[in-house]
Amino acid sequence: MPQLAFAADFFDEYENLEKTVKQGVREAMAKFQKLTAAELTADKGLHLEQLENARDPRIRTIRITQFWRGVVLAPDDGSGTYLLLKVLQHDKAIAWARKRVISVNKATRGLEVRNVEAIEQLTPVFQEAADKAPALLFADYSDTVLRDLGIDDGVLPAVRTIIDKPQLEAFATLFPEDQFEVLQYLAEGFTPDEVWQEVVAVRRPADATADEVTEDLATAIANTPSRIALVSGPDELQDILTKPFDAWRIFLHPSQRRIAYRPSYSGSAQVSGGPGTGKTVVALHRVKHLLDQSDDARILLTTFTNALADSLRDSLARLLDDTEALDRVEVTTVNALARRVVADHGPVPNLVSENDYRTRKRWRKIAERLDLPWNEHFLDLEYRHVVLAQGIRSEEEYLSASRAGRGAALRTPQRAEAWRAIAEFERQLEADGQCTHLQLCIRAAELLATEGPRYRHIVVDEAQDLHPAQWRVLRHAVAEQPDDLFIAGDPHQRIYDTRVSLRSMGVNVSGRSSRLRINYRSTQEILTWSSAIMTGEKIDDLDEGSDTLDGYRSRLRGRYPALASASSQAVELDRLAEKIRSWLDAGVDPSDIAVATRFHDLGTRARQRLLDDDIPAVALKDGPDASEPGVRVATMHAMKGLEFRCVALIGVTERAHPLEAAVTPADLDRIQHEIDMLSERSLLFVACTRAREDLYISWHGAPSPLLPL
Ligand SMILES: Nc1ncnc2c1ncn2[C@@H]1O[C@H](COP(=O)(O)OP(=O)(O)OP(=O)(O)O)[C@@H](O)[C@H]1O
Repeated sequence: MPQLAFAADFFDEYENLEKTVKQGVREAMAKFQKLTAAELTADKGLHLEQLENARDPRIRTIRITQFWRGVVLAPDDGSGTYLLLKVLQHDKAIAWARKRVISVNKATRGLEVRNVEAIEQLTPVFQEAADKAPALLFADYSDTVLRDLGIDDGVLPAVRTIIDKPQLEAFATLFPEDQFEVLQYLAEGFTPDEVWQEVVAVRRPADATADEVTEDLATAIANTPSRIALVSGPDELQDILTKPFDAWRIFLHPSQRRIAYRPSYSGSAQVSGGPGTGKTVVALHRVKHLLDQSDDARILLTTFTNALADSLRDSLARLLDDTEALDRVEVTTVNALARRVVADHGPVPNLVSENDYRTRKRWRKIAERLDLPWNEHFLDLEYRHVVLAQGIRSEEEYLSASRAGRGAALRTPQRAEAWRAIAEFERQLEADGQCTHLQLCIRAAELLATEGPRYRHIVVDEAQDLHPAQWRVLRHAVAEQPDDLFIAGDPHQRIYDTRVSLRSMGVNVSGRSSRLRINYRSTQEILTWSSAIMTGEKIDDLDEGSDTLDGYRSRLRGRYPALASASSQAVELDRLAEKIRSWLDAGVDPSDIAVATRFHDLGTRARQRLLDDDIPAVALKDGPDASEPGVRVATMHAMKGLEFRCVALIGVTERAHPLEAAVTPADLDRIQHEIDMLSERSLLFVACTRAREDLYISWHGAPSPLLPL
């Protein structure tokens, strides 16, 4: 019986097909599972036919409905695997199929699709320009080097005409996939050795020899799990075609798969990467892998906010079919875990937030009453970044503590004064039956240190903003051993002012850190524009080095972000309503649109403005579930970790970004000033990179100087 496989490209479009076409696909695919090769060819309804003038003789079309056709690669080598490449309207399907050639990459041994006709047409045109160009993009690499990396003779002449990166981009959908990725890495300045590691080594089967390619179609398909899914039985077919399809469940990029499914790490491991590179996806697959390794290991999957924890829980349930395994995973925030640990030992005080206005007021009053030379901002930072970060409990400890990272030096008498404020702050909270989240974390870490670990593995997402007190909870919740902590985070998205060295928390990831570079979420246009917000900034990683966005890119193409300046806030909100209306008219679901603001009150006004126009809108902080209709309105901080097809950022003014109240004055503490300014940039960067297809940014008055205008 023939085998059936689907190309990832097919799934991109499948979700948007009409019901009848989907039904047609299901029926046609079922035949591939029931009939023999001879019966398939003879089947009248399927119409499996060879195309005239097709560049690849193995390409066939099949009838899906009267107007829709599937494009299938039929095996000609006896390997028996049919590959469904596309489903398109009749004429488009024929045109698409005629131009394509499918081949096996010599280096990666994966199956690749190229638009051979377009490559042949473009090459002579580009050649003319190349003859006059002062330099060519790949001139430094010999044919031998390129061939070793899998560039074949059908692609090489075109490669030799490429002058610059935009011209390379013109070949994005035409070149075979692995070869294009090799060229992108080279264009980014990676050495051939590095490209081999990043692109070839992660795909090439371990037993591939240096000999010529001899793979049959079925083997090449099996070598390409990042782009092709093999379907083993009718249940799997039914599952794939009837459930809402999540490509991330099936098609991992080789670099994602290598990290998530590494059999074991000898200690803690870390994955970093820019927004949308699939860190959360990798974390989820790692949980799946760890569950598969044992029948009883308990796992904690943790992230920053309750909303993100809810979404992780949903995604994990979609990834795992096995509810028993799911029961072994606890998905929660670190603060919620700390609360539970403390609650297991007695009553939990009322929790107050560190950056709450009431907490700031408390600090201000203490500073006034003790007649201290510092404001509430300074005291709050001293408390969080020195006292809580190091778990300091006494004046003696504080007087001798390191204040590295704090800009203004304090002599001993000043420290004694600061301690008076800190002791008073803690005394008042206790008297009021209150405690801050971080204080609770310190208490929980102490309890865990005595009672012992609760989990076999911990997987952490959005790790970049965790405070040392939260890291201590995690460190004590799992014993130090192989595969103890798996950490996903992006230092470019640090939007709170915490800095941490994992090593100093007893978490050592050296030699076990990996980076993801391909963005699966946003278009290249959105990425290029958003990344410019961070250009030139030095970003500390989660340990003691620095982090870069080198090689960070997307495969998706689309529109550049739209920027709009308004004469007043009322006009800005009118324009917002028009913009949202245009997205809705284009068929975007309201819940796939987000409006983000720096402040709650502008968000409230924006929501009201939309409601006035009969546009459904809900505040994200009210926790709407996924099925609740309405445009999501949120603060930029609350956008962390989320994504939407269309995102509007409004009120991006000089006064809101950077926000004076959020930035320590440089003369008070220069280091903290720079950290705060960077957090302000990161906040905009995070908000912009939530957009998948369309990003709209507006302001009235002067725009934010952080915008790359
Ligand atoms: N291999 C994949 N195939 C298809 N889609 C993917 C793949 N990996 C990630 N995605 C999709 O890309 C988007 C971003 O993934 P994810 O949220 O895991 O990225 P992230 O690195 O955690 O992002 P951020 O740091 O911005 O929160 C999601 O829609 C996810 O489903």
